[in-house]
Amino acid sequence: MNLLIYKTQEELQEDLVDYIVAIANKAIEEHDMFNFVLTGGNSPKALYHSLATTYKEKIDWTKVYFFFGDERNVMPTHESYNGLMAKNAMLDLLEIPEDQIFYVDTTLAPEKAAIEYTKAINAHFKGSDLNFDLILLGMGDDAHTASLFPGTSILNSKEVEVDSVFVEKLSTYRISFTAPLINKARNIAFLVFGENKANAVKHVIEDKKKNTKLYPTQLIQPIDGSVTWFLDDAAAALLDS
Ligand SMILES: O=C1O[C@H](COP(=O)(O)O)[C@@H](O)[C@H](O)[C@H]1O
Repeated sequence: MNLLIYKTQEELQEDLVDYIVAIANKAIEEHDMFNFVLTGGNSPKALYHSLATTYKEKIDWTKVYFFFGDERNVMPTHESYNGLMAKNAMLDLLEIPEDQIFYVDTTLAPEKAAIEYTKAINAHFKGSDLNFDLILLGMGDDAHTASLFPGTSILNSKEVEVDSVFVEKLSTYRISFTAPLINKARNIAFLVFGENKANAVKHVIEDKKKNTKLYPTQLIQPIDGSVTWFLDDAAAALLDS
């Protein structure tokens, strides 16, 4: 595990963009495409905007395929739809063609949306190993990542797939990569900042005895790939060293 801690969100973001650019270019050099899984929520907005503006020329975007690690069960036009956030912050600015973006179809029932998304991923990787080049993840202050929320049924999944899950505390369904699917990635990067995340960061990174029901992000342990945490000082404040 690589742990990178920055004084400010701006410094964190600059380094994370450089990291993404390096992985993208290596993937394109090695297998002529970059399969990039995006995180949702609020944290990545500025990062996505920066990739699409200041860093626009650093990647051959015609070779990038975009996926979503989780999605909210709202219509694609809803402000909470993770796909819409990424579209507005990055994908439209880069003029990425629709056939390079794998949105979750939330016009379907959540179970069906998850099945169709799994099928779309399998079809994209057909004939090759299902390894995303980079999965970008956030983490909530309750230690959820993607839509792997504390105490939910999806935490027990052993399947390499996308699943739907009812999140009782939000009274809503989510559609999410399972932990086994995330753990197949070549690279995983966590983008986490702000003091409200400090307690979750401490438990996820330092607990010797894991409690994945309470801290689902502890499930993220790549089989073969790398995991890198990009934290700011506030999120890292409770770490021992
Ligand atoms: O609900 C969600 O929250 C997490 C964390 O979001 P953040 O804005 O606090 O970083 C996010 O990773 C996930 O994709 C999203 O659906």
